[in-house]
Amino acid sequence: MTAQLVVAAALVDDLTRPTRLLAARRSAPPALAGQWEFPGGKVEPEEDPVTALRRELREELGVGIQLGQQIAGPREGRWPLSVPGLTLVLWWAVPLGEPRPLEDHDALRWLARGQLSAVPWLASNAPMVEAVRASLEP
Ligand SMILES: Nc1nc2c([nH]c(=O)n2[C@H]2C[C@H](O)[C@@H](COP(=O)(O)OP(=O)(O)OP(=O)(O)O)O2)c(=O)[nH]1
Repeated sequence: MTAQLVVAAALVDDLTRPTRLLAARRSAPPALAGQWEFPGGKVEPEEDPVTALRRELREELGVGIQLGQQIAGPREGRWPLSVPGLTLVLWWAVPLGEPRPLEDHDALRWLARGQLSAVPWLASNAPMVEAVRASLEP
């Protein structure tokens, strides 16, 4: 079985000297509601991953993005998720405009490096959050 791809963005204030990360609180499904994640979603069949990322962020947050580098995960650059068959590709990005929780989220928070553990992230996100922490400036 080919792993289905989830694309997501570590949205920050600046690609060169990032100091804050945008965390988004899921509103659904019930098993995931209340937990925090990087905004994004599943790539649709035949869709290019970057196109999917831009589409998801437009739908969920109402913003376009300045796209940065990928944040490489441990499995051929991807991040394993707890759901079997799903892997995630994560990019740095800066939102063009102020993100709003339009769809799939009921809260957004900009977190400084020292605040990254202040929200309950989805369990699979711990290593991704650590990778972001290593690059955020104090
Ligand atoms: N977007 C996102 N999904 C994550 C993260 N961490 C994590 O485990 N996931 C999981 C949660 C879901 O099982 C899956 C993403 O599915 P989704 O429900 O966001 O996808 P979608 O918006 O395209 O919605 P759908 O097609 O399933 O209705 O990946 C993360 O940081 N961001």
